[in-house]
Amino acid sequence: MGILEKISEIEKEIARTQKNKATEYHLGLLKAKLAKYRAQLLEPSKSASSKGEGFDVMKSGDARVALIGFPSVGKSTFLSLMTSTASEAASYEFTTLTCIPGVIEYKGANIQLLDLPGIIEGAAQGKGRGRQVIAVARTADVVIMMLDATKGEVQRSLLEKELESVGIRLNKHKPNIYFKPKKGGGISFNSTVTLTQCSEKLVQLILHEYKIFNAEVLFREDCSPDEFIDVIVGNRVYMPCLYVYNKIDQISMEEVDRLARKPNSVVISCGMKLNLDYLLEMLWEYLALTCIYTKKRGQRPDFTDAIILRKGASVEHVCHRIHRSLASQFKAPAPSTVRSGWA
Ligand SMILES: Nc1nc2c(ncn2[C@@H]2O[C@H](COP(=O)(O)OP(=O)(O)OP(=O)(O)O)[C@@H](O)[C@H]2O)c(=O)[nH]1
Ligand SMILES: [K+]
Ligand SMILES: [Mg+2]
Repeated sequence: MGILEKISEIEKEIARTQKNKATEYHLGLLKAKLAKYRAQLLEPSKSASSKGEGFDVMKSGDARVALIGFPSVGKSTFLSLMTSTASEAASYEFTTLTCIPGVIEYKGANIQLLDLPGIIEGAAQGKGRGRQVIAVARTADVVIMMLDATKGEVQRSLLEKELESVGIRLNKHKPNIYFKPKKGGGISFNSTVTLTQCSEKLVQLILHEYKIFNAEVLFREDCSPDEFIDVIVGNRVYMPCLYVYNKIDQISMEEVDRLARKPNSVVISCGMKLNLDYLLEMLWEYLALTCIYTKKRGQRPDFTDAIILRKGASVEHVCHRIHRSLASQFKAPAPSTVRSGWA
């Protein structure tokens, strides 16, 4: 039996045990066991088998959004509000121990929303269930970083650091650097723009550090050394992130105003259902999904049934959504990207 099942068994037993003098010790023992198992769950995983417990949720729908945040900021309350899934919410920390998926239906799209355990400082090194949570975050199309508006900004920078340390880049695009390791010929370095943060010498030093002595490098953008390193190392995920400040019912209007003006930020109250529509609008924008409506010749498009695709999707992608064999029946190769108002 896995730890999660044990926890659920104990919780069930506690629920069906009547509270009285005679059951006092039994209940106490159950609660102690429960605490022990919860603590075990929050320990860094040593064996590979416990690594993904409860976290292997299938990707479904048109896009995936992961809820990342400290314990008790209101992630589960949010999931229960926005989807038909109920996720247990409570005032104690680490209420949520697994990944709980729900679906937001918006503009004809099904957006998978993932409620996750709270993460804390040191998460990337495996503290708490941090590593599993971050692994799930990497698979998302957008991260919602949920923050408690009553707490300071330190939570935000701590979480950013944790995600940064595992190669997740928030609200940044992939550096526009062409990099190709070669078999010989040394390092050829070029740039199409004036570089203020990197030089040929620095680029060479960095490459040598990575034991790369032959490569072609072309900077098409004034990138920093860190960005260049990201390109060499690869395996980075560039992900849009919405900072959502919850519990604004607990702070002053001035403070709400200050937080709302921050870049990539939305202020909400799950408790009082404030500003949730606006959050959905923002989320939609960050997901950058495209709705494509098909129509029969001479008829109006069916606006109730959209094909939902990522920004930058090709006509071929659209064809595949309609039927597997459609694209191969085209006489000429399809244009590479979908232009708005075209398909
Ligand atoms: N005042 C106020 N309380 C809220 C709001 N949203 C959630 N809460 C409360 O905050 C507490 C924690 O909520 P949860 O949804 O369990 O938080 P969580 O982030 O899922 O917590 P963990 O699963 O433990 O990481 C609960 O007592 C909620 O009722 C809000 O907008 N305002
Ligand atoms: K909680
Ligand atoms: Mg929760």
